[in-house]
Amino acid sequence: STQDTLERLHLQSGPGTPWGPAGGAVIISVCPGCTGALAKHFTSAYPECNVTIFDLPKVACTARQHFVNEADQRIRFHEGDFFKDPLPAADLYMLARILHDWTDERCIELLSRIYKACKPGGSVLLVEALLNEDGSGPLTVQLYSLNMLVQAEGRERTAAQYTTLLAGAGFTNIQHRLTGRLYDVVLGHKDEAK
Ligand SMILES: C[S@@+](CC[C@H](N)C(=O)[O-])C[C@H]1O[C@@H](n2cnc3c(N)ncnc32)[C@H](O)[C@@H]1O
Repeated sequence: STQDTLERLHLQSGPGTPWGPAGGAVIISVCPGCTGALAKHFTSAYPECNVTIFDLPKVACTARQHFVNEADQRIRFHEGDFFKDPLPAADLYMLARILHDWTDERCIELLSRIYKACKPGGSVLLVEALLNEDGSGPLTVQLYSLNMLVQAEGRERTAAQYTTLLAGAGFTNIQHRLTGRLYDVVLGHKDEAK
């Protein structure tokens, strides 16, 4: 699961590594957040973080009612369409299983909007199932890709393909990490000066 992936990253991250928030008042925008499970994980793993869940109004409303405890003051909701509405400013944007729904053109459009909203020195973290560079597997990811083709307009991609999308939106210093689980991660940075 995505949570599983994040737990592994958390264990592997430490001071000076780019995989977890470094400290201070970090605002993470989980974009979109669906049930809010990811947001809950982040607020418990990183006590210094505030998390904004961005999703379509209907989804955000359901998550607010059923999945996120109102008492958690560090989780906020922001309703909107990520292709049309203003995105909240944040230090880190987490897109878990989002880009695989969309074509390359739509991905660059969304990532460019995130790049614009991202604070200088901030990052975007993609959580996706990565294909081998030669497309030869893993079999599960190939089957997911077929599913994306049938159900949405996207596909699963290789780390190099995600790197191209992130670079096309302006992100630099792009790194990926295989977690050994189903979901892997790709991280892109926005320069301090921009
Ligand atoms: C595959 S789910 C992933 C959700 C979550 N990140 C996860 O890993 O469980 C895709 C999410 O994208 C949201 N979504 C789709 N189109 C959107 C749009 N135009 N603006 C905002 N959210 C959108 C859906 O409501 C849904 O929550």
